[in-house]
Amino acid sequence: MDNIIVNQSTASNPISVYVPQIDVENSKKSDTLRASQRLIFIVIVLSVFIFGIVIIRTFLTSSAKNTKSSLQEANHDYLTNLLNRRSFELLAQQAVAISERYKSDLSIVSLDIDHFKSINEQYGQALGDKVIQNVANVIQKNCRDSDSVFRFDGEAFLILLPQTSIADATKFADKVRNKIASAPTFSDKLIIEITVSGGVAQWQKAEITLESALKRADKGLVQAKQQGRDRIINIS
Ligand SMILES: Nc1nc2c(ncn2[C@@H]2O[C@H](COP(=O)(O)OP(=O)(O)OP(=O)(O)O)[C@@H](O)[C@H]2O)c(=O)[nH]1
Repeated sequence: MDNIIVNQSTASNPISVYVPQIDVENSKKSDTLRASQRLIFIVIVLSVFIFGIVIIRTFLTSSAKNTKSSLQEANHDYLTNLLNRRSFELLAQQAVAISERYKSDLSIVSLDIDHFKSINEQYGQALGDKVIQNVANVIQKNCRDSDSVFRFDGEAFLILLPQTSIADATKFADKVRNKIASAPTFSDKLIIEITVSGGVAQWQKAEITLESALKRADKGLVQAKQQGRDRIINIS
């Protein structure tokens, strides 16, 4: 509110009434100034808020990615990206429990690349690795989504086949063997043809774990190697 000030005059000083002028111009200016200050404040607060959200989101996304990639590393083989031994121990036990619960079949295939040592010696470790990766791809491509393929280390692979009898698992293993034989590894001018041998076994209802079935599959694999390689042998 503007005040009106009245000054009492003396003789030499006529009465003068001083009414301060309401500085409409200035008042308007300061209103505009305050409005723009408020606007700037709101813009700053909003920017800080949005920036904060972006930072938190980035942090959460990157930590989710890190968790995902460490889980991937913990459960997969670095060379082929197949499941590793740790995954096998978890999934084998689970597969046995499911087969027991639903009274369903469960088979296991053990595959091994033939004469792999000489491939390494002849062409070098890097090309040996490429052969392993090629075999892993062929196996993976020929499996069902419900099957699990593992590589622990070396040139051997395990395949877990739920709801599959030993007869069907043997047919499957033989199909994979054929596919591998007709999928050489190419490198520059080299064409490396490879074969695999395999053993097949079925989990039996009285067995608490998959260990005995795994031993039978390995026994089949050893027999396949002894009988000349490039073949599949099942052990009941
Ligand atoms: N390049 C490469 N070689 C590997 C890897 N792991 C194991 N090896 C090699 O694989 C070879 C396996 O040789 P062996 O066990 O004698 O078997 P093989 O030569 O395939 O002979 P058979 O199985 O009897 O047909 C060894 O030379 C290992 O060093 C790997 O990750 N990469």
